[in-house]
Amino acid sequence: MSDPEALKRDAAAKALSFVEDGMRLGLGTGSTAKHFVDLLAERVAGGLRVIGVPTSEVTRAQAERLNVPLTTLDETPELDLTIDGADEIDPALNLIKGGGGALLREKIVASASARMIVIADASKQVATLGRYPLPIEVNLFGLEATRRAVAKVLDAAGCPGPLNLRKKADGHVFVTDGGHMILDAACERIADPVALAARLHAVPGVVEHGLFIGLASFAIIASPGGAEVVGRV
Ligand SMILES: O=C[C@H](O)[C@H](O)[C@H](O)COP(=O)(O)O
Repeated sequence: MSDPEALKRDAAAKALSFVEDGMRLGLGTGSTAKHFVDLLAERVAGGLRVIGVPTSEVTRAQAERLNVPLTTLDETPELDLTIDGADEIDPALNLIKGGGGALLREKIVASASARMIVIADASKQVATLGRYPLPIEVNLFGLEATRRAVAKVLDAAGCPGPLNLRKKADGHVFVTDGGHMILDAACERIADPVALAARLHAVPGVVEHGLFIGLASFAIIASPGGAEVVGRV
């Protein structure tokens, strides 16, 4: 059995080979992206000049601790490359993201980047998205009305549910960096991610959802045989 952390680090290490001096980077969130920021910091300590926009307060704290220079999308609205993890990756490189609750900032940062590399171990590859619960970020105002509207959209898309308000291990409601809540939708199989993405966006109160359609340029998938590029570099 391979160590999952070693696989994530392999994917992160390969992604580092696509980082060039002077690049403006989007820094992802999660356990795989954390390896990337660790490795990036080593290169920065060795003289690599980059500047990064973190996709969460957790990543910001890590990058600050490791002396990776940071900026914001207000100061630096166009980025060269974002490197981030994913919860699921389908053959078209559509993704489910947001398992760590950072989907809103992750999507804004990825959308501001010329390219996005997804880093993951092979367990994240699926034939069809939906086995991983789809995170849907919602405004606190009108939460129950929004939840019902979202449930109708999911029902029409063939998602059996349940649709759960995300809670932390201590039982308190999970609050995102943006101050919103997350509904996790059990879909099992998302037959048409593009259509579902559009319908979720049309619900007032939905701030963002974890379907990342057409944002990933390519993926680096690590398995015990090594880290391989999937898609066109
Ligand atoms: O909100 C969190 C992010 O979308 C993560 O990138 C995603 O959940 C994957 O995280 P991990 O690398 O820990 O599996």
